[in-house]
Amino acid sequence: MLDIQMDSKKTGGIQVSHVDRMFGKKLVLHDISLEVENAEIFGLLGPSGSGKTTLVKLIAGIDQATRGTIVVKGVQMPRRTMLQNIGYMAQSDALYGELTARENLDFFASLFGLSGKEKKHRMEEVMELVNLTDSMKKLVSAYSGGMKRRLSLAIAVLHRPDVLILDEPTVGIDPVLRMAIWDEFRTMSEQGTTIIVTTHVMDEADKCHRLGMIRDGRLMAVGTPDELKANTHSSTVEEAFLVYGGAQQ
Ligand SMILES: Nc1ncnc2c1ncn2[C@@H]1O[C@H](COP(=O)(O)OP(=O)(O)OP(=O)(O)O)[C@@H](O)[C@H]1O
Repeated sequence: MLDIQMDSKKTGGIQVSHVDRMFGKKLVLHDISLEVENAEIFGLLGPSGSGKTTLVKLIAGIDQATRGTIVVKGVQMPRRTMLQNIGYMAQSDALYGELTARENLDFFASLFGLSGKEKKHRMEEVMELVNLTDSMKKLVSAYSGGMKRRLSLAIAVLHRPDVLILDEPTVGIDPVLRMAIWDEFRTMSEQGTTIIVTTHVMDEADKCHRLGMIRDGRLMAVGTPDELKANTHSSTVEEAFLVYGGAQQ
């Protein structure tokens, strides 16, 4: 274990090694091994129920593997201290409806150790990113579904985490803003942020540096979008996905 930790400290990134996750007697993830490089945008694709959320929760350290190890930036997960380094956006929004957006941001910013001018500046910056500046003072209970997603995203990036883990971040977000958000992911990646994102949206999958295709809790293939297309003689990621997802063989 020590060797793995030292190696990954050198290389950074994320190493998932022989991970199983069982719920009761049900094996939901089966022997997953995967490496995500530092500053990479890694997309996880798979049919509904294939295990994507389960896997990203393990990487974020919110849940624990039944077998195998996960190392993030040289630290074996789960580890409480890593919460500072990881931004996690869940599929369902974890927001306080009875508070305004500003109060929600303020709460999470304080939790992450931001204060004073830096906190205020960063709160404004992330709200601009998700185009919610005008709704800062609005109660979150009065937000639409898409607005809640955007606020959740703003909170996930608030503390400038080294690793960003996003579970279907752009559901309910219109195409124009989605494009702007993906531009920002690219910029963050260029600045060194490692990003793992689950998605069902194929044009988003194409924007990832590499993709992992999951089916029935097994990692069926890993590669760049072009590699996956070439390996399956497909012209689109969607076609490749259908091959690896089991709809065509
Ligand atoms: N806490 C739990 N207890 C029991 N079964 C669970 C639990 N969490 C997830 N599962 C099961 O694990 C499997 C994988 O679920 P998961 O949410 O990881 O899939 P997913 O690929 O993220 O699906 P979707 O794309 O619909 O979000 C499903 O069969 C689900 O019912």
